[in-house]
Amino acid sequence: MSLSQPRAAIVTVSDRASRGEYEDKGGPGCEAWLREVVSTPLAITRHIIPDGRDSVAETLRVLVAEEADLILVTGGTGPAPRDETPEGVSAVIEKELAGFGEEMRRASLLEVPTAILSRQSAGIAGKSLIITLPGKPSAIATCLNAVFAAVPYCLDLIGAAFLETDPAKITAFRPKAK
Ligand SMILES: Nc1ncnc2c1ncn2[C@@H]1O[C@H](COP(=O)(O)OP(=O)(O)OP(=O)(O)O)[C@@H](O)[C@H]1O
Ligand SMILES: Nc1nc2c(c(=O)[nH]1)N[C@H]1C(S)=C(S)[C@@H](COP(=O)(O)O)O[C@H]1N2
Repeated sequence: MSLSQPRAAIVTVSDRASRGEYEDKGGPGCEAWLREVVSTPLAITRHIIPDGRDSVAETLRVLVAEEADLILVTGGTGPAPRDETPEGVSAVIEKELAGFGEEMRRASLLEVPTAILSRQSAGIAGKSLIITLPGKPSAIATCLNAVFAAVPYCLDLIGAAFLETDPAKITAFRPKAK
């Protein structure tokens, strides 16, 4: 377990938000969600980058080298030509955690049939857990609510920071007491 302050990085992947053509609502949405649910003091950095495999992979490599414990990536998970977030993530992770994507899509399909179009997933790179989310700001809470109970224990298992959550929002599940 890392003893330094837990660190999260939020990466918005959007051609238009990165060019300033619209205000990024996904990054602030992720940050607000984490601040509401995670009770351990968390240092959070935010990044806005254009779509593309290389853009995503290069950003993630830097964040993983800096040992960000949790990396949330929003946008670019769909089927359109510029949607290459999963390809960028695949270039960086050592292990995929496919259950994250399955559960986030299951929860999202209760809201919109087009949730099936998202290739969101999660994976491990070094001591970082990377979770990808759709770009629609409204999808963030749906997806994080669906999977976050397993995130603190996943961070324990990879030697990242110890995180606690506000049980009024989400109860972190740890099968073994630490
Ligand atoms: N970071 C964001 N902030 C605000 N709204 C967003 C964001 N990302 C996506 N959206 C909204 O959700 C819609 C669908 O997202 P999607 O990721 O498919 O966008 P896109 O058409 O690929 O464009 P771009 O990559 O330029 O954001 C967008 O058209 C926009 O209205
Ligand atoms: N919860 C939720 N999931 C969702 C959506 C949504 O509006 N809400 N939009 C879907 C759509 S329309 C697309 S194309 C995919 C991929 O979005 P992205 O390319 O912005 O990542 O996410 C899907 N998942």
